[in-house]
Amino acid sequence: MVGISRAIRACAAASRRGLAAASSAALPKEAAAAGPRAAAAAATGRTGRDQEDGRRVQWVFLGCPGVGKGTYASRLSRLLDVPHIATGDLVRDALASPGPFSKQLAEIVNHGKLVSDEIIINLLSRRLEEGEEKGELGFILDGFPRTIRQAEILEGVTDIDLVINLKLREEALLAKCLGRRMCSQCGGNFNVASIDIEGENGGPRMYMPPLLPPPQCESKLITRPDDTEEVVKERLRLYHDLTEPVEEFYRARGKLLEFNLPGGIPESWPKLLQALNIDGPDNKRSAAA
Ligand SMILES: Nc1ncnc2c1ncn2[C@@H]1O[C@H](COP(=O)(O)OP(=O)(O)O)[C@@H](O)[C@H]1O
Repeated sequence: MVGISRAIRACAAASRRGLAAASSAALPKEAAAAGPRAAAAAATGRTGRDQEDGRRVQWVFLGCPGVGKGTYASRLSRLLDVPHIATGDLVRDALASPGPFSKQLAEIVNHGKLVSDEIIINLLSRRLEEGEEKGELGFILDGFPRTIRQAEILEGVTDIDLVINLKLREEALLAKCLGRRMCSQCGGNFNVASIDIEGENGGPRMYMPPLLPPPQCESKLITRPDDTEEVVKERLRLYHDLTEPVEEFYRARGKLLEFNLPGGIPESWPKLLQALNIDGPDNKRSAAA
């Protein structure tokens, strides 16, 4: 883990100069041959708190806007005692600080576009650097990598153990983004959407109840400026064009664990833990939180 922040900057600079982004990002033959089963095996072996080299899990969450990456990544990070690093949050923090940089960022983010690799790598390296100083020993990344180039850079600087690809039916995604609310005081995330859709091909109905705020937050709810219908549709389009290929990047390396969300949190969380082979009384306690 030590030095990733420096390495990620160096690797990004090399890739800018047109060198192979990361020669070590070449496809390892064994992983490719092992296929998705290796990802499940990786999950099994990686949920122990500490690795041989003293580090903890280094996982990535992939999934469309609105799928719930933040929710599940933050629950898992508490359970596995590693930070949840969401590049969207890093961007929003940068947006909140006054000055020309935040104006430039707002132009991009509020139109649903991706910020440049340089900007995002700078923000991420800074966050990882702070973590290294504090002695953080692993991470769950959410929102990065979002392009093949970002995936190559990351693969070139550190070992990602597992990539969890969260999936939800397309018709639920827009409603989930439009229903997202945040408490401007405590920062809590909620969702006012109530999703109830027919089963596909005779499959079960999908019901996702709203995640309502407690009374003290009700009058302080805000909506993200990029959660309007037009902007969400653009973000979904970009996800399909630029981020979906990242799924294949990790699938080919035997690291991708696909997880179809069956419904809301109470239904999905225990099944996700099961898919990750995370079990035990401690985990059950956190799952109930
Ligand atoms: N890895 C990244 N590369 C480029 N832009 C990013 C990245 N991560 C976050 N962003 C910017 O921050 C915005 C919000 O990100 P995020 O909260 O992850 O959104 P979403 O809900 O769409 O997954 C994105 O629309 C994009 O402008």
